[in-house]
Amino acid sequence: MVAAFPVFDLSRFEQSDIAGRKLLGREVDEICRTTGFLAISGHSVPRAVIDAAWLKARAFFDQSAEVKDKVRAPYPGYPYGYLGPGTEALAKSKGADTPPDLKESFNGGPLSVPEGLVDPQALAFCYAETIWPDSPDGFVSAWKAYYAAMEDLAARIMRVFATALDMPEDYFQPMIDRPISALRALNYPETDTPPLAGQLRAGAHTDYGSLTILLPQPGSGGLQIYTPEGDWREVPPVDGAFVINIGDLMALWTNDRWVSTLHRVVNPDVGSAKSSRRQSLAFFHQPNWHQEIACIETCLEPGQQPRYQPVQSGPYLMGKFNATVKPAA
Ligand SMILES: O=C(O)CCC(=O)C(=O)O
Ligand SMILES: [Fe+2]
Repeated sequence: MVAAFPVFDLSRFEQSDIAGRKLLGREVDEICRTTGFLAISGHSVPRAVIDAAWLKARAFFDQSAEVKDKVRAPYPGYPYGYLGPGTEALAKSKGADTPPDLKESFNGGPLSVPEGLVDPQALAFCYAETIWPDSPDGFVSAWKAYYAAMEDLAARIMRVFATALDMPEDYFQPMIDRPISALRALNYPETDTPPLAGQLRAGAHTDYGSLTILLPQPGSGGLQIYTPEGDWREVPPVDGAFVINIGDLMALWTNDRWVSTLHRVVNPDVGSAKSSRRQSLAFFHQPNWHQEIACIETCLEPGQQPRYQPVQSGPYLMGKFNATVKPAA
């Protein structure tokens, strides 16, 4: 029996008293123990902010390859700007050697560099400049407004997660007050030729960070998660809600009490009458560059040892990202 896709009302949590929050936290704990995918409603992100980012991203992708190439990431491993078709295979982050994903993306990083930050690796990677396009008009302001809204929403969801883990609600706050999150607009173009063997729109992978806030195209299919029962299940877009999933750092924090679930985006049927283009916006929330991620005490049973060595948020992310990009020819 497959449970319906869970929807969590964030406003209800935020308006509850402590006892109510604990109860709701338990629901989230249960979901994160099984699939780690849920929809968030009651998020209060203005419709206008969402629509503007969505439409500007769409208009960006609708431009010619020549125009988009002007903001192409300058070398493999540069995290921001336009990544054209053929540049990334997400399954490589899991060690699978597949052809590149059938997608293109535009990527942007933190909106500012924290004062006093001098770590050269951090400056060269996650604080590298986002290469902004000149067109369409209004792209940059719509992007930044959406990014800021996601940063705020992610911090609110981390409060829910802390509660679900029996920690003080603001437990994560000092670890995510200079987050190095990335926003990615994705476009999976319409296809009329069969894919290569093993080629998907997004190969099977887990996300790397603390949590991902995904906005899939309304009414679209293709996003699938690998269930504890061992089969692939569609994640339906939920009207007015974001899809949230936890990433690898949350699994590490919780000593695998919570699962960073394998997911992928599959190809539509070639030649189906329906337009098969698919768009999405994915916000990858990532703790502060220098933050050490180590097992949280409430996630260890008496006598149990942490399964993983602690990692540092920024270098960990950089290693994962570099594994997925096509090396220079
Ligand atoms: O486009 C989607 O719906 C999901 C993409 C995804 O999982 C990712 O880019 O990490
Ligand atoms: Fe993902």
